[in-house]
Amino acid sequence: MQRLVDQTVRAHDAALPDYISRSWRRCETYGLPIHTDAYVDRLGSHELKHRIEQHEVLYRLCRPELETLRRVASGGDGIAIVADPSGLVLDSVGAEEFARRAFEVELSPGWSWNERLRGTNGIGAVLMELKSLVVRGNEHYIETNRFLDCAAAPILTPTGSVAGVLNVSVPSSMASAYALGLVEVAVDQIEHRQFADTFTRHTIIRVHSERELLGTPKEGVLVFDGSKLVAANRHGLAILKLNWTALGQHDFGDLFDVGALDDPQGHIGEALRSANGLLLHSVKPDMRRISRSVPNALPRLESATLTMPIYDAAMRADVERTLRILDCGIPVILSGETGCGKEVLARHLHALSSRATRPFVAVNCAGLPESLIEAELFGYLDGAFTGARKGGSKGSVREADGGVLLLDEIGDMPLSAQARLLRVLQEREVVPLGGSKPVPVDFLLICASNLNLEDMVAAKQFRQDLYYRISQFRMHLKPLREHPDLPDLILALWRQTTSGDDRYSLSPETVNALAQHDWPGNYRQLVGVLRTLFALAEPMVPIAPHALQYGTAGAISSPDAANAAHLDTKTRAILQNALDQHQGNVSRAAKSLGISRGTLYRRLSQFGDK
Ligand SMILES: Nc1ncnc2c1ncn2[C@@H]1O[C@H](COP(=O)(O)OP(=O)(O)OP(=O)(O)O)[C@@H](O)[C@H]1O
Repeated sequence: MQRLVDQTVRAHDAALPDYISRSWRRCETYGLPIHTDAYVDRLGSHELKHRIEQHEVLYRLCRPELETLRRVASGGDGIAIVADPSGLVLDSVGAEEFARRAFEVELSPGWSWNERLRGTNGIGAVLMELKSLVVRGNEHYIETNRFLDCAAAPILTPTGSVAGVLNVSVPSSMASAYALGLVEVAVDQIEHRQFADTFTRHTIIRVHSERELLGTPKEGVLVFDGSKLVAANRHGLAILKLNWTALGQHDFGDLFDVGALDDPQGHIGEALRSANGLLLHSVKPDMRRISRSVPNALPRLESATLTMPIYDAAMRADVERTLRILDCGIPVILSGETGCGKEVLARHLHALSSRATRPFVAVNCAGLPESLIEAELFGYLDGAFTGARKGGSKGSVREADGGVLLLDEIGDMPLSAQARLLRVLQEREVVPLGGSKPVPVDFLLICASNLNLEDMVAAKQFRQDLYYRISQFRMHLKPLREHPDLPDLILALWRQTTSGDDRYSLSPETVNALAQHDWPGNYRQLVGVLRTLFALAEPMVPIAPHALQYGTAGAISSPDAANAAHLDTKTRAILQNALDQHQGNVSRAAKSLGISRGTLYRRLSQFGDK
């Protein structure tokens, strides 16, 4: 066998890429049989599920890309696979006929494609070489795998470790010249999307030497904790001529010429000069603030204040599907009762979309007087109507240009504005009130509604043509009472409320009691109640059901009373009331509430009362 390997390698040597020769030599040392697979066991479904959970982010981020790859890889006759850092296949999608053959060679979830077990193959070789590569038919070490051509690339985390491998396999008779390029583009997308998920509390700077490439997966992404560079994507490092060892080593001031921020045209915050002299375009933080008032300390991103939504697996799959559709430019409509998270989801979709760095503009169509809604949406010229702002207004549609526009409560949009909106969607341009010159616009549209738009169309309260235009894809958000596992969701929301501080906990009885409610105000109401419970919580004392009496009972029965701000006010009123009843005696007030003095002080200072 030894001789056979040597011969085969030698026969190919001239044409063989180095990484294939290296892999064959390694296989030789592993002592793998060349004619047939070594014995490889498949992971049981339970273990596989566990493994997928372990790599949940990778799995989730790869899903949309797998779908796209399946469609494009060799006209659909191929299989796209994602494997974890050990080479275990977590997920695959493929053309049926080919998938059957691929399944026979075990290219499906639960099987490992580690080189030690499978010989030279795309996934295994990527894990050894840590670069994107192609393994063609005969370059596979084991004969049974030689009907495949594989193009694969490593997926790196924002700190440079391997999150997994993306691989496309096609029959080796088919031209696969583009496959590697496609895989690399998909990996760019996946790596780019990781940043939206992971770094909500850091400052992210996005740079590129070409302004047009900002906001695309080709942009350089640099993540700073304070002023320290702590994470990046490969493009970000390449632009600054750094490698992964730079993380944790460099300060913002080492990397950028802070003194050169004031560019003559006044584009402060858009132009950055790297320490190696490159002029870069950048998006996001207010560089003026970094350079002038807080040298070496970067402001936090706005998104730090956003709620990181909590979704179960089924919901996440829906979110991914919706994201794919939206990213293709198709309008999506989010429906669901009040408080079930339509706006939160819209913001999340924006953060995950290819337009994450462009504007997100939300307009509440129910919150505006009918007479103003057109002006608000489509903008107006100076003096367009009495009371118009001097200098005119751009309007929300133009503000959302390049990004995402959310039209909340679209069912409340007056018919005249509906007609105008339809024209904007058809023509992709907007004419401001009082003007005649159309302005081109490009935005992704999300509509949200808790009304039944079909009924409104039937009652002629909503234009049918607009309805068809915006309702090509609908995602329905279930009310909390239909949530399949409310106790789990309550615990997850609790962890979010306490920022994971496990000194504060809900007793199992309290979780049960909360899970019994039907939550007409949905997430908004539940989040509000949890905040109140946290406000009154004692460290190391699990919250008992009787705590639900403190104002939360009212909140539970009345969705209107349940928004967070209202509950904060309510908590404060409870505390104040107790103090008043005990003539300002903190110890007695605390005792009457069943909390310690320290906790009462802490909560009062939280509300700025002490
Ligand atoms: N998936 C989620 N995870 C955690 N919290 C959430 C989630 N969805 C919503 N929330 C909480 O519920 C609140 C209300 O959500 P949101 O404003 O998106 O609801 P909505 O469906 O748009 O309501 P409305 O129809 O009344 O405008 C949010 O501010 C947030 O605190």
